[in-house]
Amino acid sequence: MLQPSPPEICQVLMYGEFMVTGSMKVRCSLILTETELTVQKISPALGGRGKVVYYLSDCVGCRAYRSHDSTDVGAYFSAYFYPLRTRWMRSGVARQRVEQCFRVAPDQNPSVNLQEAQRWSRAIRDRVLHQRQQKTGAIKVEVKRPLMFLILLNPHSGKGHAHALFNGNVQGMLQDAGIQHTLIITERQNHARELVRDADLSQWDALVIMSGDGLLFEVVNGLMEREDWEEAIQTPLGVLPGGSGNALAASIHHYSG
Ligand SMILES: Nc1ncnc2c1ncn2[C@@H]1O[C@H](COP(=O)(O)OP(=O)(O)OP(=O)(O)O)[C@@H](O)[C@H]1O
Repeated sequence: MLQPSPPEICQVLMYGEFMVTGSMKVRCSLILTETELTVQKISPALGGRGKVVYYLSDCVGCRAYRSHDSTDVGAYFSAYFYPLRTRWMRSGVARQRVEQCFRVAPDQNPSVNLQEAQRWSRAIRDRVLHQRQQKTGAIKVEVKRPLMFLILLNPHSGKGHAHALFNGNVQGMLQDAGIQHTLIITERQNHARELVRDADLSQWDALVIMSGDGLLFEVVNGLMEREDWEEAIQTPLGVLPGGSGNALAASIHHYSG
C-alpha cells in the first residue's frame, strides 16, 4: 500500500515582527523560508485574513529605504509579487501586482533600523534569485546591482500600442525588480540593427525588444554582423509582446510555463 508522503518541512531562515503598512496598520510576524514568505497577523486579532503565504517564485524584487519624513526613525522594506489571480469580472487568471511593505523600528537609531530592513531585503532577493536559478538551471552568478537593460521599442508594431503598454505595464515592473533601463524608440527600419551592431554592449546586462518578431530579427542580425559576434550573441535577449503576431514571445511564454 502506498504511504502518503510526509509534508515537506521548510527550514525557517529568518523570523521577525513588524508593522505591515497600508490601509490597515497591523502587527505581523514574518517568516522567510527557501521558497516562501509568510505573513501572520499578530494584532489587531479581529478582521481580515490571519495568514498569507507569498511564493518567492512570484517575487520580482525587494528594496529597503528610509521614510521621506525625517522625524520617522523607522525604516521600511517592500517586496513585490506578481501572483496568478482570477481576473475580476473576466475568465481565466492573470498575474497581478501585490506590494507588501513592512516597517522596521525596534531601535531609536534610524541607521540600525535601515540595516535591519536591508538585511531582510537582501535575504529575500537572494532567495528569489536562488529559486530562479533552480527553476532555469542557470549557473549561479554574482549579480551586480543595479542591472541595466537596453529596451528597443517599435512604436508602430502591432496596433501601435507598444509604447502605451510599456508605460502602463512594463515600467513599473522594472522598477519593482530594481532594474535600470534605457528606452530607445526605433525611428525607422534597420534602426535597431545598426544600433546594436555599433553599440558598446558591455554597459548592458540584457537587450529587450518590445515589438513583434521583425524587430527581434533585426537585433539578432545586428549582433551577428559585429566583429565580436561570438561574444555579442551571448548577450541575454528578452522579448516583450508589442507586435501583432508575437509568435516568438508566445512560444517562449508557453514553454517556460
Ligand atoms: N519607427 C519605425 N517605423 C517603421 N518601421 C519600423 C520602425 N521601427 C521598426 N520598424 C520595422 O518594422 C518592422 C515590423 O516590426 P515588428 O515585426 O516588430 O512588428 P509587427 O510586424 O507589427 O509584429 P509581428 O511581427 O508580431 O506581426 C520591423 O522589421 C522593423 O524593421
